[in-house]
Amino acid sequence: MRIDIVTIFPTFFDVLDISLLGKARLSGIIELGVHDLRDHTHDRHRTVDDTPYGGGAGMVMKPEPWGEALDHVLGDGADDPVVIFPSPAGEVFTQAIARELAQEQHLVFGCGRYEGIDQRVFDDTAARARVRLMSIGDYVLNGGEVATMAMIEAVGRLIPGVVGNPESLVQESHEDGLLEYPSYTKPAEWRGHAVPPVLLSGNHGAIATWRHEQQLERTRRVRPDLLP
Ligand SMILES: COC(=O)c1ccnc(N)c1
Repeated sequence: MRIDIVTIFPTFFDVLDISLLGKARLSGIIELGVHDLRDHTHDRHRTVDDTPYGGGAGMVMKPEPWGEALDHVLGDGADDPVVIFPSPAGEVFTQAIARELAQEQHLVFGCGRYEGIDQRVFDDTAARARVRLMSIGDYVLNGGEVATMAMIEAVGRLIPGVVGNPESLVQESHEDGLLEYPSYTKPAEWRGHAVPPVLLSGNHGAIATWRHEQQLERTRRVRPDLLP
């Protein structure tokens, strides 16, 4: 998979050189390009924003630099890219969407700042690529970079070969529509807290039953909205 990111803070993504995603890049599973939007400006101040038509507070990101940057990143569009713009006005990003995006050949993330990006950038891009505005939850951030990082991690870890043991991806929160069960490791007793005896029983059927019951109880208590 190829991932491109357009941002005014390219160094924000230096952290993608480490950990699992860093290894995935070294092994060629993931190819990453980070592009500075200001490289697609042509004035002395490298201007990327301006005042909003119709008035109002704040500044809006200008269409020209975005158009040029996305022209560069999308190329001829042969690999059918999906262009994701993180936005509080977007569809809510979920594990199901992460799984969907992990199947794609080419993802492009356009990180907006200020009061957002001129709407014509979305409209112009939608004429030549699949565009999705994506929210990571019902709250506002200062820019799309943090959301992009979260989505890249959620998607990247699902790409075959990125996570060492694919089994570890199966029993996780939201994978089966439920929250994950509580986990324990040694010691069997710690500060007066014992590990649930069933987990020490060696009875795999009873353990599986207990874990599913724990998932249901936790989901009912914390996220009843996830239950059918
Ligand atoms: C500027 O971007 C945001 O504020 C944003 C992006 C994605 N999800 C959100 N909940 C907020």
